[in-house]
Amino acid sequence: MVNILPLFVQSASVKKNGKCLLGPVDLELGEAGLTIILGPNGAGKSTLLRLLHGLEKPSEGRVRFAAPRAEAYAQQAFVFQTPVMLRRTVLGNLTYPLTAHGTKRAEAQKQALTWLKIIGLAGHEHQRASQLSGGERQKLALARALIRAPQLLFLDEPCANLDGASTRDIEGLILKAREAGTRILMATHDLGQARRLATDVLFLNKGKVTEAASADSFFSSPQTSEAQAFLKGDLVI
Ligand SMILES: Nc1ncnc2c1ncn2[C@@H]1O[C@H](COP(=O)(O)OP(=O)(O)OP(=O)(O)O)[C@@H](O)[C@H]1O
Repeated sequence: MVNILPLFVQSASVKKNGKCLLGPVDLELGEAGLTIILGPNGAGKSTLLRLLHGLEKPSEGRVRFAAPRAEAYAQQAFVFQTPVMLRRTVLGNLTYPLTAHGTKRAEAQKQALTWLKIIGLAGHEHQRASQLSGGERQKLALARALIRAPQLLFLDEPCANLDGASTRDIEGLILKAREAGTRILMATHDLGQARRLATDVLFLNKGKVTEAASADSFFSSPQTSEAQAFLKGDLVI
């Protein structure tokens, strides 16, 4: 399997209707770690994740992986704040990414059943995924993203609207994936969660990466007045 990382972002921006939503951004993402993207509402966190995953085209600049495009996108996954369920059973949602990439049905089902146990949904395999609760859907969406062991995983506020127990379960899955070597980029509003999970932080404000630092140095000594205000819970202007 080819390495798709590092990922290089060179002077990339996203513009819509003449308005710059993001950038220009310069970034290099190495092979290991869990980068948390922080910033106030509208700072461009989701736009950055979408740009890196190819859901937005750069208006200027470029996003380049260490592998050809098709290979790079086959080795990554994205989990949205509101999980998108396929109109299938719970089991069908989990087997789909495997069978779509050539895994035999019996093997796909075996792996899917293992994941259902991990996420506490054993026994729900024949239920429609649309009937699951919000927390159960999010766990299923994360398992569906992880089942092919992606090299790179994007998470856009995966615990928004979830209770403490579901958040803890999701964080557990994220940490396991990180330990297994998946490179993770995650946007969150939850500072406690950021402190629990991050190896490093990107702080965005008004579409710009204002700080990029290790988690320790970001949380102990943020360099910009905007990041200092954000961490204190003050309004960032
Ligand atoms: N399709 C679009 N067309 C025009 N403007 C957009 C579009 N999508 C996002 N925006 C704008 O781009 C800016 C960045 O949005 P984005 O969703 O990336 O921010 P965010 O940091 O993820 O915000 P939040 O914390 O509220 O989720 C915002 O001002 C938003 O209104």
